[in-house]
Amino acid sequence: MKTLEDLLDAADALAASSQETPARPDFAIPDEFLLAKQQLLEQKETSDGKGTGWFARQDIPAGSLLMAAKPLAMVMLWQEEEEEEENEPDEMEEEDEEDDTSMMRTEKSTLNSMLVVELLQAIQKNPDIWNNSLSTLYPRNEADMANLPIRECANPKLKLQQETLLQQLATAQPQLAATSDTIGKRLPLIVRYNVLSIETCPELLSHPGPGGHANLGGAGLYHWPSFFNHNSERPTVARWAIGDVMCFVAIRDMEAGTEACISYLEHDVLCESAYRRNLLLQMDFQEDTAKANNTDDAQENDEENGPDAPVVDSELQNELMETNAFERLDTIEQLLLQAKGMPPPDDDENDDDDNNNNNDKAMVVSEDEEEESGGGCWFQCDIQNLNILKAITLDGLGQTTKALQVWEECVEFAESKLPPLDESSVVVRVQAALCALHLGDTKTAQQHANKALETHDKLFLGGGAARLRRRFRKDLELCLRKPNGKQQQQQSPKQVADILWPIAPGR
Ligand SMILES: C[S@@+](CC[C@H](N)C(=O)[O-])C[C@H]1O[C@@H](n2cnc3c(N)ncnc32)[C@H](O)[C@@H]1O
Repeated sequence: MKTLEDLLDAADALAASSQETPARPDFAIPDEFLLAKQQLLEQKETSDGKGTGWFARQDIPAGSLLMAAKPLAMVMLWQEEEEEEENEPDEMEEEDEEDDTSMMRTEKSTLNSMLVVELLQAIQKNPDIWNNSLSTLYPRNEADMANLPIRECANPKLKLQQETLLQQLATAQPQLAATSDTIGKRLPLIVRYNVLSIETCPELLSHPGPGGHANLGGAGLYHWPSFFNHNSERPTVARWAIGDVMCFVAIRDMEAGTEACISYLEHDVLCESAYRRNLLLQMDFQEDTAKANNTDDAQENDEENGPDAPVVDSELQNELMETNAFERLDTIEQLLLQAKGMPPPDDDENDDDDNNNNNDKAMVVSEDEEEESGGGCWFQCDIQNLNILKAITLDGLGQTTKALQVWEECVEFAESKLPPLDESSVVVRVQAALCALHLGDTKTAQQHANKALETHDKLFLGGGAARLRRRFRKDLELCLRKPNGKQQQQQSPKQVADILWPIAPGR
């Protein structure tokens, strides 16, 4: 592999190879990334009790590639789903009554337990994986382990597999015989506190539904990236993956000596209160609890009554996208009210509504979400995700002026509430540009297109318009917008792209 584009081609081929269950990606790191200067960070002990972390060796400009890495082990989401189907997770959860005072906990994450199995198999083949990589990760010693409950696998089949592999390890690798007990205790904790989700970057992010690279998703354990600490107030590093290759890029200028931190939480929940972030952050440390307790009473009530996690997930998005566009728009408006903690429209008004719009809404948010959401405000990213669906729907219905307004609201959220250089701002800018162009407002279209390209270039390591067009190929091909009065005939995706993101001759 030479370039990021080669990596995208490999991801496309793998995602298309099997709709549901593609093989685990095992891509080479492109030469382009290896050639990039990657000696920008050094490992040091932090001064604020976070343990070891990565620090800038020199001044680093935003948009620099800091690290490109492959995992020591990866498990795909479809593998986890298969495992859970076979092992009836409901029964497992019933068994899982924990005593808070005990130093033993069950590991509920099937994915984490599967990763432990994968890693034990890898160590069995090559003990250096333990000696040189895994054993260097947190928790490293008795002091680190002292306050962490031992994690015992909740899935009986995986637990047996782990025990068998540990016994075999003692005989297959005699030099590890003395440490196999330690490995048995530490490895589940190493996985728990260092695991990273892996999602291939987001063509069609703004258009949920089948297609895209969702089936390449999973989680993995990486060696050097495991030393990034968490910062939710001001992360300096963002990460993205294509297949199993993960890249870490500076999203702010960093002065020499400053710590390079990622966020362990999705960027779109970082604008929430510390109370809410703590609910999501299931780690051995908490966000600044002083700040978490510093919310006013009204906000606290609202949040306590509200959901513990974002409600608008990909399942709900897909379900909404399957409904008729007019009904969908109506449902989205109702969900937006609910998300903002406002009362739903008067039921009487809808009592004799033959269109069953309310029934559709009930179908979409009835069961789990309704229960989860209580009555308080949802997460701000729920409103963003509903707005994205609203913009797509308005766009598809030919209400392009309104659609542009909503896309621009989405841009405002992405650029004022999320850390800088967020990929979602590129996605919504691209749609705003396409919408404005369709309306004949070339100036606005070009402004959005230029801003999208500027952010894209920094986050995805250059490549200019050609790279943006490659990554957004499917979004551009969708041709959502029908010809309007101002256009004699539909412009092809290439014609549109040539206007907004022209490629210099010879590239
Ligand atoms: C992925 S490791 C990061 C590297 C780790 N500091 C080390 O020494 O290897 C995650 C662990 O680092 C510590 N950590 C990371 N971010 C932290 C933060 N913001 N506050 C306190 N501890 C943090 C926690 O112990 C966490 O489980």
